[in-house]
Amino acid sequence: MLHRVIVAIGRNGYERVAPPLAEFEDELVGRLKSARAQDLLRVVDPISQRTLALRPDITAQAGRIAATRMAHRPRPLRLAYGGPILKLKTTQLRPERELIQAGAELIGSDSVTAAIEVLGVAIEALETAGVTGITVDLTLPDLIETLAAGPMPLTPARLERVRERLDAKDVGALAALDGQDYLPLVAAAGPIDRAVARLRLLDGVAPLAERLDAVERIAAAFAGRVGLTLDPTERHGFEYQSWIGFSLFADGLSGEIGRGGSYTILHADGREEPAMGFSLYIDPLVDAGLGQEPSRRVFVPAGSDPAAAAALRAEGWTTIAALGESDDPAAANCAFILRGTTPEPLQPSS
Ligand SMILES: N[C@@H](Cc1c[nH]c[nH+]1)C(=O)O
Repeated sequence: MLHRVIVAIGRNGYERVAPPLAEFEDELVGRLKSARAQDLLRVVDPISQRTLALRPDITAQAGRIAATRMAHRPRPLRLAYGGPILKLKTTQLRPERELIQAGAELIGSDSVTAAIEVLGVAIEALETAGVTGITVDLTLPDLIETLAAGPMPLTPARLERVRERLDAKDVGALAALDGQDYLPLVAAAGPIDRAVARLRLLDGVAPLAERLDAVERIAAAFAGRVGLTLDPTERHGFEYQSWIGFSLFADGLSGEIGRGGSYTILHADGREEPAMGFSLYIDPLVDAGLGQEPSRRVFVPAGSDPAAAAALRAEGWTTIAALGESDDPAAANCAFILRGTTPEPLQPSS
């Protein structure tokens, strides 16, 4: 499944990188603007005495590679990745601490066109994996900060409290906090056309109007192919994403199956570089039994011609050789048996 997803991403021109599972902590954190210090699984490396951390996310590692080893490469730079990550805290829906993440990062742009490319690749990779009934929930992760610094002013202390109440979708407390201006943003959340129409009623809020134009372009690119919603204040899980964020869901799969958005990579010389990307969470897809291909396992009885088995492997079969007369094809989970040079279907024993 991971392989299939990575191949689908790669076909869109994303080059695979394979950063290590553990990195020195100082190299793993601080790469992405606005990323908060995370709870990381850490160990002390007995050789260097430096702290190693296990990655909770591969995006920051892709950012490091883009800013160091690939700093000289022309932009846009397209990177793909896949592998395990380790979370310190789990959720009820996903109690496992080790998860498999696969994704893509488009480095050098965070434009609307970049957002459409990245979302398109994510959707295509999910479709290739057999996922149907996909829904994309769009969000505007830095909208509140942007409005608070401009047309809907809030002091830093009040901003903090308004943020908390917005995260809790606590409408009563928001009103009590003098955060009434922000109430329509909460109320607008829902199917994309309706949400945009409601938000358009907030006149004269320039940064909002600009983002709604962008949201409409993104929605138009995927209308009819996936379900689309907008929740302009949703921020859960969007730590470092900037103007746009998205979560991916699908029929029959529990919880979020992917997430992404725009963000900023910090270079060592202080330069900032825009980027856009997504990560898919592979475990729910595997749990749902998606992407299973018809079995091409063939049992090779003792004494068969090794060249016949080799020819089948060259055609994409998996061969399981009997070590002796007593080996059982069913125990080897084979649906076929080699007779002469051809695989013949085995009747499942009833
Ligand atoms: N890595 C992020 C999603 C993302 C990829 N690129 C940008 N954002 C996550 O898993 O939450």
